[in-house]
Amino acid sequence: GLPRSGVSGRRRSSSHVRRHHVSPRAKHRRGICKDALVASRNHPTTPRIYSPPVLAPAPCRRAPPLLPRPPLRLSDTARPTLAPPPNAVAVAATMPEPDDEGAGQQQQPKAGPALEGLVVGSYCHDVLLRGGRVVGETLGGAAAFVSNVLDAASPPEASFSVVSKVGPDFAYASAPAPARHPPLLCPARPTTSFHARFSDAAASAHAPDRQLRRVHACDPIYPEDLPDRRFAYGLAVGVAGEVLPETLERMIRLCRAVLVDAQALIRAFDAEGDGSGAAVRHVALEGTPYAGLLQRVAFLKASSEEAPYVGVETARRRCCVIVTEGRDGCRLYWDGGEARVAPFPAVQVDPTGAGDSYLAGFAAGLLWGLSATDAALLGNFFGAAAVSQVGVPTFHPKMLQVCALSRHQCSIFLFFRKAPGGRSIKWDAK
Ligand SMILES: Nc1ncnc2c1ncn2[C@@H]1O[C@H](COP(=O)(O)OP(=O)(O)OP(=O)(O)O)[C@@H](O)[C@H]1O
Ligand SMILES: O[C@H]1[C@H](O)[C@@H](O)[C@H](O)[C@@H](O)[C@H]1O
Repeated sequence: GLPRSGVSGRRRSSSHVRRHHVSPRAKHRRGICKDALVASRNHPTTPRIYSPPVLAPAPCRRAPPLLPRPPLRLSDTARPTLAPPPNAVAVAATMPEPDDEGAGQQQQPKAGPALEGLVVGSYCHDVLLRGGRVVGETLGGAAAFVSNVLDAASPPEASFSVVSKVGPDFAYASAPAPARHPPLLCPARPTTSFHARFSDAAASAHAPDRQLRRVHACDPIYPEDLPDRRFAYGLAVGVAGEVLPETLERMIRLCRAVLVDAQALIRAFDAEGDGSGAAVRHVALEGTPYAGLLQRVAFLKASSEEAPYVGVETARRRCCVIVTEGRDGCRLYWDGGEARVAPFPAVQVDPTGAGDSYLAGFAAGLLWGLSATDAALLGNFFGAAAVSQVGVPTFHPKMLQVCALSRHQCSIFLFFRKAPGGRSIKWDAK
């Protein structure tokens, strides 16, 4: 098998890989239902379409875990980073850091729980408008969508902390995500809020289907707002420029692997004139202070609309770049290769939060020890789930049951059974 990558800090032993290369008949005899995973390990390094695996019969009770426990260790000496290529194993190479030389003099942050994640980005208020009329008001902010998916799909032992800021007007404190992961309160600022104006014309797969305006902005998130301990992984998921460059840098120092949503880096907000808020536009990543941090980031996710501003060809030499393509799924680009990962079909009712949910599904996949391309499939699954509902999606209890069913990695593959060969996702299609 080819090496793989994940939010994991060690190379899989060849004996582990060999263990999975048993003949289909032998697997059947042993009641091991992991054909899909075995097949997915053999990704060629050339670009190709990666389709949802067709699964063998349901796992039997005696089936051993598909993978060993996610091999994440927060090393106190070396700080492992992820090797970007989706088929490459996570390497334990130490990334040189500007202040590593002075590490002896500085007090190092303490390690947190082994699989703990750090999500940084503010919750917000989303107002959806069509034809000038308000058609929905919902909780928004990538942190809300991300928490929702991580709560549902991370391994049970993988907790996470959310650093988010809201004002006293925050209307969704009792919604599941903020209730479980409370934001910091900024008494003197309003909650960040966006107006999303949808056009009545049917949007093409890649054309922007909404015009976003930022109506209010809460305080930025400063480095000192982050907890002073080490994390297994971090998700930088700002929506209104609240993840400052120095905050992202602090995340990189605290977290073994950082996944970044490009929208946190490249959004600019035009001066507010008529009180209708600031139009959201994009700037080239290369011209921002974030560009210099890219080579210390593991994965950078951009939508196809954002991709030209990210500069995929340059960025892929520094980290693994994921470009989400709406109903067409996504592509992964790394230095020397790329892969397309097929989508799950969905009936789109609200595109908001698709990218956020995708990224969280992807991160959850890595936490389960999946390769990046397999994790991307899980990302596609949650992206499709997000567009099928208005606002932060509620997952069908059956799906949550699937999540809770088992503490081993087989459960991830049960998700894929819901859309083998491209059938509808039953639990959320309207
Ligand atoms: N109509 C759709 N059908 C199926 N899957 C979809 C659809 N739209 C989005 N997805 C899934 O969600 C992922 C992210 O979607 P998209 O590329 O639209 O992100 P985005 O533009 O960042 O979304 P948003 O800004 O609305 O959160 C896609 O890669 C895909 O997996
Ligand atoms: O709630 C949404 C969501 O988080 C989107 O990803 C983001 O693009 C919007 O700015 C925000 O209002």
